[in-house]
Amino acid sequence: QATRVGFYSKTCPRAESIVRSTVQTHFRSNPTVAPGLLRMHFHDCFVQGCDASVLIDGPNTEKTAGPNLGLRGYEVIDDAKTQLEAACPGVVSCADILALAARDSVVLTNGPNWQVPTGRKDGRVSLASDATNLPGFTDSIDVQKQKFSAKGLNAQDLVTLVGGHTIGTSACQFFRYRLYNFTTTGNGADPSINPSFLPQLQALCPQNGDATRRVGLDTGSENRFDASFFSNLRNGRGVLESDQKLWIDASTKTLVQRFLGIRGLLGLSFNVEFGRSMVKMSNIGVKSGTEGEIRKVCSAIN
Ligand code: HEM
Ligand SMILES: [Ca+2]
Ligand SMILES: [Ca+2]
Repeated sequence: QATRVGFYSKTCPRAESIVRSTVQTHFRSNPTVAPGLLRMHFHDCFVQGCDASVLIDGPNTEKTAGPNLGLRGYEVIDDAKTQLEAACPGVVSCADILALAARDSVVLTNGPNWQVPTGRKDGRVSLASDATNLPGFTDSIDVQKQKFSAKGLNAQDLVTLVGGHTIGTSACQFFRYRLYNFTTTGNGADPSINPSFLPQLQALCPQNGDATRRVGLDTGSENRFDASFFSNLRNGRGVLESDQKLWIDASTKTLVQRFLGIRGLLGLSFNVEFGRSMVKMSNIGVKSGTEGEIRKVCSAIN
């Protein structure tokens, strides 16, 4: 493996604490950066590996691809990079800053802490067309599993990592189709939505209302990193179609149940597994040595 814990302990001993305090400062004035940075790291790792390709500015870069239009927190990475270049010029990669910031974001929302192996290089390629690797919110469980397995992640990693939806929000545009005219029978809504939850979601996202309005992915606990997301799935209160399907498909349902500590099943600790699966995800396609570079500015290749 190309990465290791403490990669900067000699070359830039303050690297991790600089990232942490930068994320903290931004989080205090704008808590939405926490889910933003967690999601950004995921979107980075699934396209060209964890190499900060998602941060590159320009026409037809990953940033411009549909699934990445809602990403937030770029300013946090830029801020940390500026401070790191002052402290240790040319040493800390943008890919590592993003991996560390994702972990720090989970800690700030009361989630688990874990050691992040570092030593990633930054990539030189960023193409909008590569973003098709990313899972979509209408994907079946089979397709979700395939997309994760193509990155070396199994079904347990899938359920665990999608549990990242325990924090953050979605725009109405990504789930409103489930609330109206989804079926031609019944009340027209996706039948997997709990009937008592449906009017709640409809009130938040009226049929002809603002498609960019944001709604918590983990109703009642969108600012806290906890296992509540999984109880919401059990109760038919998943917001995204792809999330609710984790409870419909038998293979992933068992994993959700294990996170919920259902009697008779081997329990899984969401906190412990999340750290483990994040380390796996953050090692996807890591570039080392001459394969990449240490960018001077995170939004542009050198
Ligand atoms: C099947 C896989 C996944 C699908 C289909 C999916 C889809 C989505 C969608 C549609 C949104 C709303 C985006 C918006 O409104 O701009 C979202 C938000 C989010 N996703 Fe995922 N996601 C998946 C997996 C993951 C994973 C693995 C993580 C992290 C480990 C993650 C973390 C997040 C976070 C934190 C948010 C909230 C972002 C914010 O509030 O700014 N997602 N996801
Ligand atoms: Ca990448
Ligand atoms: Ca939560």
